[in-house]
Amino acid sequence: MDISLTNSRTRKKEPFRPIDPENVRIYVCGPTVYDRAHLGNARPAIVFDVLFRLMREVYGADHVTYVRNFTDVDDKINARAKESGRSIGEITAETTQWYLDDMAEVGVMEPTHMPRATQFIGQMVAMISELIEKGHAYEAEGHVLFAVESYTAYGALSGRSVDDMIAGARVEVAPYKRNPMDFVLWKPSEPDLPGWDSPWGRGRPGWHIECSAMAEELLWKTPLDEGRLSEAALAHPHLFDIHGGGNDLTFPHHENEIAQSCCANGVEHMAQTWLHNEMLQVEGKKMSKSLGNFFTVRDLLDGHDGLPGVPGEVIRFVMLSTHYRKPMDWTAEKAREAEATLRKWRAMVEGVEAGPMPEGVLKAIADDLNTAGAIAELHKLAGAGDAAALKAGAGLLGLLTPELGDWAAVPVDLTALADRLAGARSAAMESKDFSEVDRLKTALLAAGVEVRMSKAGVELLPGAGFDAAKLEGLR
Ligand SMILES: Nc1ncnc2c1ncn2[C@@H]1O[C@H](COP(=O)(O)OP(=O)(O)OP(=O)(O)O)[C@@H](O)[C@H]1O
Ligand SMILES: [Zn+2]
Repeated sequence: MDISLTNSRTRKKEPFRPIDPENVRIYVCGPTVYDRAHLGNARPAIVFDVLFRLMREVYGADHVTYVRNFTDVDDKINARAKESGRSIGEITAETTQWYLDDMAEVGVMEPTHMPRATQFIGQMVAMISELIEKGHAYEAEGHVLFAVESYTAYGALSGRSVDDMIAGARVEVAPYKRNPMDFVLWKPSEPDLPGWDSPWGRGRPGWHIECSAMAEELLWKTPLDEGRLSEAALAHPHLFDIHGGGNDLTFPHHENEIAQSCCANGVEHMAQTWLHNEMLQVEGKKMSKSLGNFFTVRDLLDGHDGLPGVPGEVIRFVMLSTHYRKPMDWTAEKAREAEATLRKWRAMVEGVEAGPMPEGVLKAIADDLNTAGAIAELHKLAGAGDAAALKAGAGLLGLLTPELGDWAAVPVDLTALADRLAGARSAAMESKDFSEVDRLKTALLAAGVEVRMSKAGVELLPGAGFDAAKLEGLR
């Protein structure tokens, strides 16, 4: 199966050729753990989960290494601890678990490795030392800074020159910086803040070096030590295959990751392919904590502000209905449609064994993760009544899986109700009194059941907003 991906580094859709098909290596920037994930944060988690599933399908489940980190040392975390009076460790542990629980509920598989930055400080210090030795970084007033002028390719990913950046960005001007674009690799830590001993005194890492160090350790050094890097991989000018994240991270975060990783390792590129998801928006603006225009995944799952909860599978379906490179909005209407579709599909595949992977679905996902196209294929399969193919194809999107299943189980016997309605209709044909038929229909519709009456019989399908409790009176 040919996979093609839109590589933000080359700005082209390209055929994807793994460096080593025996071990496809992927890194995605994970969350900074100081607060509940908002719905926007779930987008990269879900999108790259589909990428992970695709790679496992094509190259084999044991031939993909997927790393998604937790940033558990960061100024935002320190600030949260200070204002809440709680310890940093308590906050990061709690938030990390929340994230894992929330993502599991929207069907995100656990990556192969989920490194926490604080466990890789040694690797960060080593990498910074290497950058200093090679003339790409310098120490000034207890800080270590990356010298952007030492790396001619700086800015290539986002397509800007250092001069443009200085003109366009609000950069932190500090007297100890040689160039205003130079960024922090290490900074001194106050006694009441987390800090580690280093050649530059007690301090803590900058955010960008965290990802470079974790990616290098888990996708390059460890496999190298364990003899798991092929000749081809060793000779390759890239450290690993795919680096992903939201497009809000392209500059400066990813630009800085590239500078650090390429200069420390003397390679041409950090990752062969860079993938960036577009933003989940609210009225045209990025959903973000700083703008305050967000709702959390947990609120959505559990219900909030008087709104009922939305099943995780519905959230996932809505998310995958839009291509990852397009901005998208969350709307209640999309959720209603997704819920109705999933209920129908769940009823169809109940007790059915998944068949072979349907070509159309796999092709769509392999075509730059065209998840919307894959969903269109699933609609075709459902329309044709091919439940086995529907189940297999949906599985590649992480839909109709057993883990996500409970919500759609229908706790009342709709078949019995359908029989009752059919009986009432026959009786009404004779008596010309349709009041019982109307009463049943009204109650069913009010409970979110779709009623289909034809000559052939009566069919009842749980629709969007189906609420079994409302059928209480009919039992
Ligand atoms: N609105 C959004 N839509 C899609 N992805 C997003 C959105 N906001 C953040 N992300 C992505 O979520 C992941 C986790 O990022 P992180 O925890 O740093 O969130 P954040 O950027 O601090 O959130 P915020 O911007 O709300 O402060 C990153 O890959 C980031 O690109
Ligand atoms: Zn990162």
